[in-house]
Amino acid sequence: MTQPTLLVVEDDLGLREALVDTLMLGGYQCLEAGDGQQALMILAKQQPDLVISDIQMPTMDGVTLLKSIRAKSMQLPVLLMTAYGSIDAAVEAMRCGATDYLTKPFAPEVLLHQVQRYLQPVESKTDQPIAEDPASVNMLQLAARVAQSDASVMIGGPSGSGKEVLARYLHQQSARASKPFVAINCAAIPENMLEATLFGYEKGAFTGAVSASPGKFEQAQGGTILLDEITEMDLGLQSKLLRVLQEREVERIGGRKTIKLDVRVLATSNRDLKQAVASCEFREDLYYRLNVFPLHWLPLCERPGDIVPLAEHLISRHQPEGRPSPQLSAAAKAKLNGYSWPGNVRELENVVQRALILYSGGEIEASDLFIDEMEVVKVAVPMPAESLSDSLGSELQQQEHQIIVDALQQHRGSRKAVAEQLGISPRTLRYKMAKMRDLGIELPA
Ligand SMILES: Nc1ncnc2c1ncn2[C@@H]1O[C@H](COP(=O)(O)OP(=O)(O)OP(=O)(O)O)[C@@H](O)[C@H]1O
Repeated sequence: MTQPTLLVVEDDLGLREALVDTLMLGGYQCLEAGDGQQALMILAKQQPDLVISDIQMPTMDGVTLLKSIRAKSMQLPVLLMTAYGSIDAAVEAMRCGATDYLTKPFAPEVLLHQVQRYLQPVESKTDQPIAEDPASVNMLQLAARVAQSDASVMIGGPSGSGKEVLARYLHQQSARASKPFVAINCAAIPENMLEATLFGYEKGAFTGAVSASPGKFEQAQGGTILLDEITEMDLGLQSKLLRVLQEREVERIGGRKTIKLDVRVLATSNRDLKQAVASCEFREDLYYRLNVFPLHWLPLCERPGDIVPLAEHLISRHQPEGRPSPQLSAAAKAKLNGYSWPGNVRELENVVQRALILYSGGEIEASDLFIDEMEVVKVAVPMPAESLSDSLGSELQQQEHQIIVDALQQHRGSRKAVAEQLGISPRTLRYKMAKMRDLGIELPA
């Protein structure tokens, strides 16, 4: 099977090389361009599976490139990289038809995670969720049976526990496996663009809608849509979503035609949904419609039988092709089993990736597993060593992380009080906290 190919468009050579190295280690092939014009020349001859482009570049910027791509193809996924704090640029990018965006600076794991949403690397295409603990085995057996039906499934579990992996598994095990699987992260899309992204829009429906665009529901026709972090959707949009699910048809914004839908709906949330319903943040009727079949991952520490098998699986996934996968020494296994994994499987994956860089000889030793050290740096809020962006941006981000951690400690974890103190919406706070967890930063409960 050939590896998926990405076109990386970035004028900063150092950053471009770092992006390409990360993506190649992640199992992708890369083409490279220094600006939009070079990218269009490459696109005239070759057909990558995804484009990832900076916005600010000389000669031709990322938004102009995006518009040229969209004029020819609605299907090619385009991820744009926006400067830290530049919400306007992110909104503009989504309006012009970007599939998603990444805010700089970001850590390599965040880049790979984002790309994987739209393009599975070859080695994980046939990935089955690893489940060896009795609790996980039972849950996966149930999932395999639920996959055969068309029921909506609500997947719960803490951040990084494997909800998206389970959603892909449900799709792969279903009769829809050969049709599209479209994932959308409701927390990552700016609030005012989520409706247009989900339902699509006609040309001229709002300022900036330069051409018509199908929504994610239409793109998932015949297949499955995953509404990730569904509880982050505002109440107004929740009622529109409910109507689409009930009537099984969608109308693009500014359009008059209804489009019949044949799409299976999966949703995830790492919040307690019943509590979200009780506090009127989530519509009860939508809850029942989506929760036809609930499936739930336990936190990793409550399914200890999964820890070592997952570590072994992640070792072989991340070991560069052609090199034999190292074994875990007995002491290394004991160290993995003795840790509480607040960041769940994603944290384990970070530890494994670091160990693969550090180990020498045929085995991964306990000393190659940077678990305790990570715990120590978590308190001081680290600047990610792998940060791909300039140091000023990283410094600002680090300060923001520290302010959030301090405020959470001061308010004993009350999200509401922290959001009020910092003058941001609870939704924005949750999004920032999720990003911090992705970077391995432990947050006060
Ligand atoms: N059971 C599993 N088998 C194999 N890989 C797994 C499993 N669970 C998680 N992973 C890996 O761990 C990482 C995190 O998983 P995933 O993105 O599915 O978590 P999530 O619960 O959706 O996270 P979030 O709440 O932050 O969106 C991914 O790289 C995924 O491939």
